Amino acid sequence: MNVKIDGRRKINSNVIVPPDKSISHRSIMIGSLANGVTEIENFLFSDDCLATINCFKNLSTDIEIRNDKIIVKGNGFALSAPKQILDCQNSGTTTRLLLGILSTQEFESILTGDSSLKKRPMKRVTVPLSQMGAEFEFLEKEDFLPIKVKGSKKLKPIEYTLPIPSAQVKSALIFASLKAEGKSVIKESPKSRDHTELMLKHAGANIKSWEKDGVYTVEILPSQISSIKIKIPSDISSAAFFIVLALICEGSSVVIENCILNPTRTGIIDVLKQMGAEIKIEDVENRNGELVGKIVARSSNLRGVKVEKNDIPRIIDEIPILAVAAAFAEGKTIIDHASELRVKESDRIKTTVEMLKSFGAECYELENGLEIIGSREKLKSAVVNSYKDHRIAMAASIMACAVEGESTILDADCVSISFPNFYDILFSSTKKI
Ligand SMILES: O=C(O)C1=C[C@@H](OP(=O)(O)O)[C@@H](O)[C@H](O)C1
Ligand SMILES: C=C(OP(=O)(O)O)C(=O)O
Repeated sequence: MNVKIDGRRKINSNVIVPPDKSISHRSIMIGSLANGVTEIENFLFSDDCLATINCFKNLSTDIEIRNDKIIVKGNGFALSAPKQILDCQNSGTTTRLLLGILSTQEFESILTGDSSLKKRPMKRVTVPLSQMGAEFEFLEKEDFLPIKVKGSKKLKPIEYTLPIPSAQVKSALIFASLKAEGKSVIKESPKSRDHTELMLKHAGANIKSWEKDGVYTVEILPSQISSIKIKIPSDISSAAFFIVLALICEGSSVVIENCILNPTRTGIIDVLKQMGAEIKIEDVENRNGELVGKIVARSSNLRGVKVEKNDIPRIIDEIPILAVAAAFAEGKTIIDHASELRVKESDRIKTTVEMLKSFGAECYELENGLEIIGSREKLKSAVVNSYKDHRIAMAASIMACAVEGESTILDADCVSISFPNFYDILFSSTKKI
């Protein structure tokens, strides 16, 4: 599906942003491993999260959708051998976290995914999980899906420092450590998103975590998990598109309520504020360890910024939309130390640069990042390739709203990976200036 957007639009409304993708995946996984019935409210029914549900159904977890809630009947880590190949579709989170969980199971399973996921590296999880005693076989190409995994009931605990901060790698190791024979210690610097730790603590697992001298440590003891009730907040990674829309379109403002404000996720707010964005955070509350609150943003004169290396993990999924904001800012923006972008759904350094250039922006690819020279006056409508990457499609759509003329976003249906009603909300909440 291609989407046409008639530009020079503005927004002046409340937007109901979809539920958080990271927390939605984890709610199904932790619910499946818990003893008892987990109730999930406000689950994200997007392609990635549906892939997680299907994998766990295939592992015999009883998952039922009842009046907008999801009911997961957990069997305390007693999963059953899948009858089919586990298809993780486009979802890196599903794959890597599942590899950690399946390391605790004695049966054999095969995981695969779509053509994009089959290009994403998996040794980052299989190497440490093998040290714990799980067995992996790459069935086509070393480091990539499809993978055969055979776990063990006698996993060794691990002491491991992540070479690159990653919530997916950390979470895979935490899940495996819950069933290891002793205490595991995982370290990373700087800290990546900690939803797994927070949700497992809430479910009674024996986990401690702390930060000291810039190093984040998680200590895990063998644990049982209790069932929980979860109400999932809105996803700040999805909210980011509407925040930037309000910032770059004249006479605009947006209000997003009930949004996740976990400090490992709010890098986009901090960097946009450094760029001069008028953003306010209000009504913050703590919901079982997760901060949730309201975001208000309005049109602002932005200036370029150099993004700090330590902020990269806190902003990793928001870099395509941050780059759009940078194209409307005055001066240069430098985003470096972001080599991880090369192994997302697309090579997001290349695809973000291509997308911005189609609109006439001045921007350059760096080895591990990108440089954007703000040039609001030069920007024009475009026909843009999304490279079937949801975050590129949405970032391009926001850019298309702000420039003059009609733009076309190619293969825009990929937004269903994380934000299925993105275009309904975009067209109903904006109007031509
Ligand atoms: O754990 C998660 O839910 C995620 C972790 C991040 O990936 P990495 O762990 O590879 O950095 C992020 O890019 C992804 O969208 C979601
Ligand atoms: C990278 C992403 O997700 P995943 O790694 O789960 O595919 C994303 O949503 O931008």
